[in-house]
Amino acid sequence: MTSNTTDAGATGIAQQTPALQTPLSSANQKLRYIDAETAVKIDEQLLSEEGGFSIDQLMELAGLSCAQTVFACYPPSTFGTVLVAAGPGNQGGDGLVAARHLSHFGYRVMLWYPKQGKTELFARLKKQLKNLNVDFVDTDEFVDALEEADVVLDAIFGFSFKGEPREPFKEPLDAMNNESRMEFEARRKVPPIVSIDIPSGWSVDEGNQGGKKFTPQVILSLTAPKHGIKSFTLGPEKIGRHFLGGRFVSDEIEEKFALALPVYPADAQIVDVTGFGEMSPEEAKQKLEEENLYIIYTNDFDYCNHGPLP
Ligand SMILES: NC(=O)C1=CN([C@@H]2O[C@H](COP(=O)(O)OP(=O)(O)OC[C@H]3O[C@@H](n4cnc5c(N)ncnc54)[C@H](O)[C@@H]3O)[C@@H](O)[C@H]2O)[C@@H](O)CC1
Ligand SMILES: [K+]
Repeated sequence: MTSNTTDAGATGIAQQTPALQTPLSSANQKLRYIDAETAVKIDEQLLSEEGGFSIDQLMELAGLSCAQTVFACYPPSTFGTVLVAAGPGNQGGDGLVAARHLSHFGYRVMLWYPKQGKTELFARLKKQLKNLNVDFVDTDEFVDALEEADVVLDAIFGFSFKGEPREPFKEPLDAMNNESRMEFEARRKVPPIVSIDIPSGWSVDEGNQGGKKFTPQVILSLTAPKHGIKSFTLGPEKIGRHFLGGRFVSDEIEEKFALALPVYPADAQIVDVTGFGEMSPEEAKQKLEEENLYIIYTNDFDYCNHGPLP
Protein backbone atom coordinates (compact mmCIF):
# COMPACT_ATOMS: atom_id res chain seq x y z
CA MET A 1 0.00 0.00 0.00
CA THR A 2 1.13 3.49 -0.68
CA SER A 3 0.08 6.89 0.53
CA ASN A 4 1.06 10.46 -0.16
CA THR A 5 1.38 11.15 3.57
CA THR A 6 4.79 11.88 4.98
CA ASP A 7 5.96 11.30 8.55
CA ALA A 8 3.51 10.48 11.30
CA GLY A 9 2.30 13.19 13.64
CA ALA A 10 3.54 16.17 11.67
CA THR A 11 1.37 15.30 8.69
CA GLY A 12 -1.50 17.77 8.52
CA ILE A 13 -4.67 17.13 6.64
CA ALA A 14 -3.76 19.83 4.16
CA GLN A 15 -0.67 17.91 3.12
CA GLN A 16 -2.76 14.95 2.09
CA THR A 17 -5.11 17.01 0.03
CA PRO A 18 -4.79 16.11 -3.62
CA ALA A 19 -2.71 18.61 -5.53
CA LEU A 20 -5.12 19.27 -8.35
CA GLN A 21 -5.16 22.53 -10.21
CA THR A 22 -7.70 25.01 -8.90
CA PRO A 23 -9.95 25.95 -11.80
CA LEU A 24 -8.46 29.06 -13.40
CA SER A 25 -11.71 30.96 -13.33
CA SER A 26 -12.69 30.01 -9.75
CA ALA A 27 -11.92 33.48 -8.35
CA ASN A 28 -15.07 34.96 -9.88
CA GLN A 29 -17.18 31.83 -9.78
CA LYS A 30 -19.94 31.29 -7.27
CA LEU A 31 -22.27 28.50 -6.14
CA ARG A 32 -25.67 28.50 -4.51
CA TYR A 33 -25.83 26.69 -1.16
CA ILE A 34 -29.02 24.94 -0.02
CA ASP A 35 -30.41 23.73 3.31
CA ALA A 36 -31.48 20.18 4.19
CA GLU A 37 -35.15 20.98 3.61
CA THR A 38 -34.49 22.23 0.07
CA ALA A 39 -32.33 19.17 -0.67
CA VAL A 40 -35.26 16.93 0.29
CA LYS A 41 -37.65 18.97 -1.87
CA ILE A 42 -35.36 18.72 -4.91
CA ASP A 43 -35.04 14.97 -4.37
CA GLU A 44 -38.85 14.64 -4.16
CA GLN A 45 -39.28 16.70 -7.32
CA LEU A 46 -36.78 14.55 -9.25
CA LEU A 47 -38.61 11.41 -8.11
CA SER A 48 -42.11 12.79 -8.79
CA GLU A 49 -44.18 11.96 -11.86
CA GLU A 50 -43.13 15.34 -13.21
CA GLY A 51 -39.43 14.68 -12.57
CA GLY A 52 -39.62 11.20 -14.07
CA PHE A 53 -36.66 9.60 -12.28
CA SER A 54 -36.55 6.39 -10.26
CA ILE A 55 -34.35 6.18 -7.16
CA ASP A 56 -32.01 3.62 -8.68
CA GLN A 57 -31.33 5.92 -11.65
CA LEU A 58 -30.41 8.82 -9.35
CA MET A 59 -28.30 6.52 -7.22
CA GLU A 60 -26.42 5.19 -10.25
CA LEU A 61 -25.57 8.72 -11.39
CA ALA A 62 -24.67 9.89 -7.88
CA GLY A 63 -22.55 6.78 -7.26
CA LEU A 64 -20.71 7.19 -10.54
CA SER A 65 -19.81 10.77 -9.63
CA CYS A 66 -18.54 9.57 -6.23
CA ALA A 67 -16.31 6.97 -7.88
CA GLN A 68 -15.03 9.53 -10.39
CA THR A 69 -14.14 11.94 -7.58
CA VAL A 70 -12.15 9.27 -5.73
CA PHE A 71 -10.41 8.36 -8.99
CA ALA A 72 -9.63 12.01 -9.85
CA CYS A 73 -8.07 12.69 -6.45
CA TYR A 74 -6.61 9.36 -5.38
CA PRO A 75 -5.91 7.13 -8.40
CA PRO A 76 -5.51 3.38 -7.84
CA SER A 77 -1.94 3.43 -9.15
CA THR A 78 -0.99 5.13 -5.85
CA PHE A 79 -4.03 4.55 -3.62
CA GLY A 80 -4.73 0.93 -4.42
CA THR A 81 -7.11 0.04 -1.57
CA VAL A 82 -10.32 1.95 -0.92
CA LEU A 83 -12.58 1.52 2.10
CA VAL A 84 -16.19 2.42 1.31
CA ALA A 85 -18.16 3.20 4.49
CA ALA A 86 -21.85 2.97 3.58
CA GLY A 87 -24.77 4.13 5.75
CA PRO A 88 -28.38 2.97 6.15
CA GLY A 89 -30.09 5.39 3.73
CA ASN A 90 -29.81 6.41 0.10
CA GLN A 91 -26.34 7.79 0.63
CA GLY A 92 -25.31 4.26 1.57
CA GLY A 93 -26.74 3.23 -1.83
CA ASP A 94 -24.54 5.84 -3.54
CA GLY A 95 -21.64 4.21 -1.71
CA LEU A 96 -22.58 0.73 -2.94
CA VAL A 97 -22.79 1.95 -6.54
CA ALA A 98 -19.46 3.77 -6.14
CA ALA A 99 -17.88 0.61 -4.68
CA ARG A 100 -18.90 -1.29 -7.81
CA HIS A 101 -17.39 1.31 -10.12
CA LEU A 102 -14.23 1.59 -8.04
CA SER A 103 -13.76 -2.17 -8.31
CA HIS A 104 -14.01 -1.86 -12.10
CA PHE A 105 -11.63 1.13 -12.01
CA GLY A 106 -8.93 -1.16 -10.58
CA TYR A 107 -9.09 -0.60 -6.81
CA ARG A 108 -9.16 -3.31 -4.20
CA VAL A 109 -12.45 -2.44 -2.48
CA MET A 110 -13.33 -3.01 1.17
CA LEU A 111 -16.94 -2.28 2.15
CA TRP A 112 -18.30 -1.55 5.60
CA TYR A 113 -22.10 -1.72 5.38
CA PRO A 114 -23.47 -2.48 8.85
CA LYS A 115 -27.17 -1.67 8.34
CA GLN A 116 -28.70 -2.67 5.03
CA GLY A 117 -31.45 -0.52 3.48
CA LYS A 118 -34.88 -2.15 3.52
CA THR A 119 -35.81 -2.30 -0.17
CA GLU A 120 -34.66 -4.97 -2.63
CA LEU A 121 -32.56 -2.34 -4.46
CA PHE A 122 -30.01 -2.49 -1.63
CA ALA A 123 -30.01 -6.29 -1.63
CA ARG A 124 -29.31 -6.25 -5.38
CA LEU A 125 -26.50 -3.71 -5.07
CA LYS A 126 -24.97 -5.83 -2.32
CA LYS A 127 -25.25 -8.95 -4.48
CA GLN A 128 -23.45 -7.16 -7.34
CA LEU A 129 -20.57 -6.40 -4.96
CA LYS A 130 -20.40 -9.99 -3.69
CA ASN A 131 -20.15 -11.07 -7.32
CA LEU A 132 -17.14 -8.76 -7.72
CA ASN A 133 -15.46 -10.30 -4.64
CA VAL A 134 -15.50 -7.02 -2.72
CA ASP A 135 -14.26 -7.53 0.89
CA PHE A 136 -17.13 -7.03 3.34
CA VAL A 137 -15.84 -5.66 6.64
CA ASP A 138 -17.64 -6.19 9.99
CA THR A 139 -17.91 -3.38 12.52
CA ASP A 140 -15.32 -4.97 14.80
CA GLU A 141 -12.92 -5.01 11.84
CA PHE A 142 -13.48 -1.34 10.94
CA VAL A 143 -10.39 0.12 12.62
CA ASP A 144 -8.16 -2.52 11.01
CA ALA A 145 -9.74 -1.74 7.63
CA LEU A 146 -9.11 1.98 8.21
CA GLU A 147 -5.45 1.21 8.81
CA GLU A 148 -5.28 -0.92 5.71
CA ALA A 149 -7.05 1.56 3.41
CA ASP A 150 -5.23 4.08 1.20
CA VAL A 151 -8.38 6.19 0.85
CA VAL A 152 -11.85 6.18 2.44
CA LEU A 153 -15.15 7.03 0.77
CA ASP A 154 -17.50 8.39 3.45
CA ALA A 155 -20.99 7.41 2.25
CA ILE A 156 -22.49 7.07 5.73
CA PHE A 157 -24.93 9.97 6.19
CA GLY A 158 -26.27 12.54 3.73
CA PHE A 159 -28.85 15.30 3.82
CA SER A 160 -31.31 13.38 6.07
CA PHE A 161 -28.87 13.01 8.97
CA LYS A 162 -30.01 14.53 12.28
CA GLY A 163 -28.67 14.76 15.84
CA GLU A 164 -25.68 12.77 17.04
CA PRO A 165 -24.62 9.52 15.35
CA ARG A 166 -26.05 6.40 16.94
CA GLU A 167 -24.46 2.96 16.95
CA PRO A 168 -23.33 1.06 14.98
CA PHE A 169 -22.02 4.27 13.35
CA LYS A 170 -20.81 6.24 16.37
CA GLU A 171 -17.64 4.32 17.17
CA PRO A 172 -16.36 4.00 13.60
CA LEU A 173 -17.05 7.73 13.04
CA ASP A 174 -15.10 8.50 16.22
CA ALA A 175 -12.23 6.43 14.85
CA MET A 176 -12.24 8.64 11.75
CA ASN A 177 -12.17 11.95 13.66
CA ASN A 178 -9.09 14.09 13.71
CA GLU A 179 -8.02 13.51 17.28
CA SER A 180 -8.26 9.74 16.98
CA ARG A 181 -6.62 10.09 13.62
CA MET A 182 -3.64 11.89 15.17
CA GLU A 183 -3.14 9.03 17.63
CA PHE A 184 -3.87 6.63 14.86
CA GLU A 185 -1.35 8.29 12.59
CA ALA A 186 1.30 8.11 15.27
CA ARG A 187 0.74 4.37 15.16
CA ARG A 188 0.57 3.91 11.39
CA LYS A 189 -0.93 6.11 8.73
CA VAL A 190 -4.09 8.08 8.09
CA PRO A 191 -6.00 7.50 4.87
CA PRO A 192 -7.49 10.59 3.25
CA ILE A 193 -11.30 10.79 3.29
CA VAL A 194 -13.66 11.73 0.47
CA SER A 195 -17.08 12.68 1.90
CA ILE A 196 -20.31 12.69 -0.06
CA ASP A 197 -22.61 15.71 0.41
CA ILE A 198 -21.75 16.39 4.07
CA PRO A 199 -19.00 14.86 6.22
CA SER A 200 -20.84 12.21 8.23
CA GLY A 201 -21.66 13.45 11.71
CA TRP A 202 -21.74 17.15 10.67
CA SER A 203 -25.08 18.93 10.86
CA VAL A 204 -26.37 19.40 7.29
CA ASP A 205 -27.31 23.02 8.02
CA GLU A 206 -24.86 23.98 10.79
CA GLY A 207 -21.70 22.05 9.93
CA ASN A 208 -19.07 20.69 12.32
CA GLN A 209 -20.59 21.96 15.55
CA GLY A 210 -17.95 22.25 18.25
CA GLY A 211 -15.35 21.11 15.72
CA LYS A 212 -15.44 17.62 17.18
CA LYS A 213 -16.03 15.56 14.05
CA PHE A 214 -13.54 14.50 11.39
CA THR A 215 -12.70 16.82 8.51
CA PRO A 216 -12.26 15.13 5.13
CA GLN A 217 -9.77 16.08 2.42
CA VAL A 218 -12.39 16.17 -0.35
CA ILE A 219 -16.14 16.81 -0.45
CA LEU A 220 -18.37 15.86 -3.36
CA SER A 221 -21.63 17.83 -3.17
CA LEU A 222 -24.56 16.20 -4.94
CA THR A 223 -26.93 18.49 -6.87
CA ALA A 224 -25.89 21.59 -4.89
CA PRO A 225 -23.67 22.21 -1.84
CA LYS A 226 -25.27 22.19 1.61
CA HIS A 227 -24.91 25.08 4.07
CA GLY A 228 -23.10 22.83 6.56
CA ILE A 229 -19.93 22.58 4.46
CA LYS A 230 -19.22 26.32 4.29
CA SER A 231 -16.46 26.13 6.92
CA PHE A 232 -14.72 23.67 4.57
CA THR A 233 -15.28 25.54 1.30
CA LEU A 234 -15.49 29.21 2.30
CA GLY A 235 -14.07 29.54 5.81
CA PRO A 236 -10.52 30.17 6.95
CA GLU A 237 -9.98 26.39 7.02
CA LYS A 238 -10.32 26.13 3.23
CA ILE A 239 -8.05 23.14 3.09
CA GLY A 240 -9.60 20.64 0.78
CA ARG A 241 -10.99 20.09 -2.67
CA HIS A 242 -14.65 20.53 -3.52
CA PHE A 243 -16.46 18.86 -6.39
CA LEU A 244 -20.04 18.95 -7.60
CA GLY A 245 -21.77 15.87 -9.03
CA GLY A 246 -25.15 14.24 -9.49
CA ARG A 247 -25.81 15.47 -12.98
CA PHE A 248 -29.55 14.96 -13.20
CA VAL A 249 -31.06 18.43 -12.77
CA SER A 250 -33.31 19.81 -15.52
CA ASP A 251 -33.43 23.51 -16.42
CA GLU A 252 -36.88 23.63 -14.83
CA ILE A 253 -35.64 22.36 -11.45
CA GLU A 254 -32.56 24.56 -11.69
CA GLU A 255 -34.80 27.59 -12.12
CA LYS A 256 -37.44 26.58 -9.59
CA PHE A 257 -34.81 26.27 -6.84
CA ALA A 258 -32.60 29.10 -8.19
CA LEU A 259 -29.58 26.79 -8.31
CA ALA A 260 -27.62 28.43 -11.17
CA LEU A 261 -25.32 25.41 -11.44
CA PRO A 262 -21.81 25.68 -12.86
CA VAL A 263 -21.06 24.29 -16.31
CA TYR A 264 -19.85 20.70 -16.29
CA PRO A 265 -17.17 19.65 -18.75
CA ALA A 266 -19.26 18.23 -21.61
CA ASP A 267 -19.02 14.50 -20.87
CA ALA A 268 -18.07 14.59 -17.16
CA GLN A 269 -20.13 13.54 -14.13
CA ILE A 270 -18.23 15.90 -11.82
CA VAL A 271 -16.98 19.46 -11.91
CA ASP A 272 -14.20 20.88 -9.75
CA VAL A 273 -15.65 23.83 -7.83
CA THR A 274 -12.79 24.36 -5.39
CA GLY A 275 -12.47 28.02 -4.50
CA PHE A 276 -15.92 29.02 -5.73
CA GLY A 277 -17.66 31.64 -3.57
CA GLU A 278 -21.28 31.74 -2.39
CA MET A 279 -24.03 33.04 -4.66
CA SER A 280 -27.14 34.74 -3.26
CA PRO A 281 -30.61 33.72 -4.52
CA GLU A 282 -30.85 37.12 -6.29
CA GLU A 283 -27.53 36.59 -8.06
CA ALA A 284 -28.66 33.10 -9.05
CA LYS A 285 -31.89 34.41 -10.55
CA GLN A 286 -30.01 37.07 -12.47
CA LYS A 287 -27.51 34.51 -13.77
CA LEU A 288 -30.30 32.20 -14.91
CA GLU A 289 -32.05 35.06 -16.69
CA GLU A 290 -28.81 36.04 -18.44
CA GLU A 291 -28.21 32.44 -19.48
CA ASN A 292 -31.73 32.22 -20.93
CA LEU A 293 -31.18 35.42 -22.89
CA TYR A 294 -27.88 34.07 -24.12
CA ILE A 295 -29.47 30.85 -25.35
CA ILE A 296 -32.21 32.77 -27.17
CA TYR A 297 -29.63 35.09 -28.71
CA THR A 298 -27.39 32.27 -29.93
CA ASN A 299 -30.34 30.27 -31.23
CA ASP A 300 -31.43 33.28 -33.29
CA PHE A 301 -28.10 33.26 -35.03
CA ASP A 302 -27.95 29.50 -35.30
CA TYR A 303 -24.81 29.26 -33.16
CA CYS A 304 -24.20 26.33 -30.82
CA ASN A 305 -25.11 26.88 -27.16
CA HIS A 306 -21.92 25.63 -25.62
CA GLY A 307 -20.17 28.94 -25.12
CA PRO A 308 -19.18 32.17 -26.78
CA LEU A 309 -17.59 32.07 -30.20
CA PRO A 310 -13.88 32.86 -30.27
N1 LIG B 1 -31.20 14.51 -5.13
C1 LIG B 1 -30.03 14.10 -4.73
O1 LIG B 1 -29.14 14.91 -4.55
C2 LIG B 1 -29.81 12.63 -4.52
C3 LIG B 1 -29.20 12.22 -3.37
N2 LIG B 1 -28.86 10.94 -3.12
C4 LIG B 1 -28.22 10.58 -1.85
O2 LIG B 1 -29.17 10.38 -0.86
C5 LIG B 1 -28.78 11.06 0.33
C6 LIG B 1 -29.99 11.28 1.18
O3 LIG B 1 -30.56 10.01 1.41
P1 LIG B 1 -31.60 9.69 2.55
O4 LIG B 1 -32.66 10.72 2.55
O5 LIG B 1 -32.00 8.28 2.39
O6 LIG B 1 -30.80 9.88 3.88
P2 LIG B 1 -29.33 9.62 4.36
O7 LIG B 1 -28.62 8.67 3.49
O8 LIG B 1 -28.78 10.95 4.62
O9 LIG B 1 -29.54 8.89 5.77
C7 LIG B 1 -30.78 8.55 6.29
C8 LIG B 1 -30.59 7.35 7.19
O10 LIG B 1 -29.74 7.71 8.29
C9 LIG B 1 -30.40 7.42 9.50
N3 LIG B 1 -30.01 8.43 10.49
C10 LIG B 1 -30.34 9.75 10.50
N4 LIG B 1 -29.77 10.36 11.57
C11 LIG B 1 -29.09 9.39 12.25
C12 LIG B 1 -28.32 9.39 13.44
N5 LIG B 1 -28.16 10.49 14.19
N6 LIG B 1 -27.73 8.24 13.83
C13 LIG B 1 -27.89 7.10 13.13
N7 LIG B 1 -28.65 7.02 12.01
C14 LIG B 1 -29.23 8.16 11.57
C15 LIG B 1 -31.88 7.42 9.19
O11 LIG B 1 -32.59 6.60 10.10
C16 LIG B 1 -31.88 6.84 7.78
O12 LIG B 1 -31.80 5.41 7.82
C17 LIG B 1 -28.04 12.27 -0.17
O13 LIG B 1 -27.21 12.85 0.77
C18 LIG B 1 -27.29 11.67 -1.34
O14 LIG B 1 -26.08 11.08 -0.91
C19 LIG B 1 -28.88 9.96 -4.24
O15 LIG B 1 -28.92 8.64 -3.82
C20 LIG B 1 -30.03 10.23 -5.15
C21 LIG B 1 -30.25 11.67 -5.53
K1 LIG C 1 -21.29 11.68 4.03
